[in-house]
Amino acid sequence: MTQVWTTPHRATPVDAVVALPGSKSLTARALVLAALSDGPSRLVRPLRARDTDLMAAGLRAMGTQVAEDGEDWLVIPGELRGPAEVDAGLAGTVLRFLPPVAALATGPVRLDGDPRLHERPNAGLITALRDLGVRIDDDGRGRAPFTVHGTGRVRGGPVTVDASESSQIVSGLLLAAARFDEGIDLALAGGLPSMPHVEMTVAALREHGVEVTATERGWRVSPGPVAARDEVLEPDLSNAAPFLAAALVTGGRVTVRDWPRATTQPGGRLDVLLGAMGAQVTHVDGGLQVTGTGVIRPLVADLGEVGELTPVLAALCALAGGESRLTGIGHLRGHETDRLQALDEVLTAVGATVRQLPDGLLVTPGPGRPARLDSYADHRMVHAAAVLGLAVAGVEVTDPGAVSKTLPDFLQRWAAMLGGPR
Ligand SMILES: O=C(O)C1=C[C@@H](OP(=O)(O)O)[C@@H](O)[C@H](O)C1
Ligand SMILES: C=C(OP(=O)(O)O)C(=O)O
Repeated sequence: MTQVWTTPHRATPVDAVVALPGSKSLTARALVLAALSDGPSRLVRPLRARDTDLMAAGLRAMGTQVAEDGEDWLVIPGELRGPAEVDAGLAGTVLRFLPPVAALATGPVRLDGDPRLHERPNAGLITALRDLGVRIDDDGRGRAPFTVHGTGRVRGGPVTVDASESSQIVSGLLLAAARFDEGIDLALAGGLPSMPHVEMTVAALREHGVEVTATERGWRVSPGPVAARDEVLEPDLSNAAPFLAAALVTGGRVTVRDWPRATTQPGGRLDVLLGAMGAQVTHVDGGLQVTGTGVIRPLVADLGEVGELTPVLAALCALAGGESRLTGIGHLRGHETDRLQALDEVLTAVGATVRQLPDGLLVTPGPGRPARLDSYADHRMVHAAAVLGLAVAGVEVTDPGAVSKTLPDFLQRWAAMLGGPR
């Protein structure tokens, strides 16, 4: 892929219909549950991107068959075993979902990944697994690389978990818990970001016949079989964000096809969020249509439940008609990059004024100016730069290949949207 991407500038309204591949988060859960289930299953329209390919590879390394059948994945569970090496790349889902699976394997499973993965917070997961009876060798900070010494079974039972830095710690424990001897009775020690993603996990478990109950302080998963099931994956609604944002920025119209009627994906909140920023939003026959009105209103919102939408929304804030205040997103400092710092640098470079809060950002738009931006190895920072570039001429991004994490052909899709019907 090109080393520096000059993002397309667009003075006229966009008019496009966009179809997007499967959800990263739903595909990750479907793969893990298929590997833990009692029979083979077919995943239809899974996301094929770096994060989900690494999840499949990690499961294969531990004895699961994940085969391609056209665009589908066929998953045949096998006896989970080490020794194995898991490359988590930069994927939080692999980092937090596979250690509990590795604990059910016989033999050591070592997990490592990109340099930035070593910085991503994970102590809550390692501590919880140890409290559940699992032996793990780590760097003393609970971060990658580490080795899970699985014995083929996990005692499970009551455990108190610090998931204040990532909801994926809860999701990872819940996903594997039906296979623990005593299941799990998980109590949260503190706050929890990204609640819709935990609801997604609970829904996925129930669809697989697993008994999950909400308790006063968390969730209880009963021990028992995980029923195999075929699944058609929803499109990735977080990856819809930059495309829908293009309608606001250009005063145009973008429809994302196959928008689910009901969803646990945080991107399902884009109708309300983009509506609050001045778009007309309509659920049309099988899709979500966003029409820009020529006005972008500033946003004052707690994004703690939908953190992964922040980069694109913050880019819109830099183009809005006043100061925006985005809060509840301190945990974004542990994402692919420190996203609050990265957004501060990027939005400032294109002319906005940004103030970092401990848990968020204040963004005041300014006269746009050209800038060469970094991708920070973060797919969503490339999406944000693309949105800025529509309005500000001369926006470039180095290393745009970071988009491979969840949407490898983002640049082509972006060009196709801009070249779409007028
Ligand atoms: O469970 C998941 O699939 C995810 C949960 C969230 O993680 P955090 O709670 O760490 O933000 C989200 O940001 C990430 O992109 C995907
Ligand atoms: C935070 C994200 O990814 P990860 O699953 O690696 O945490 C993201 O995709 O915005």
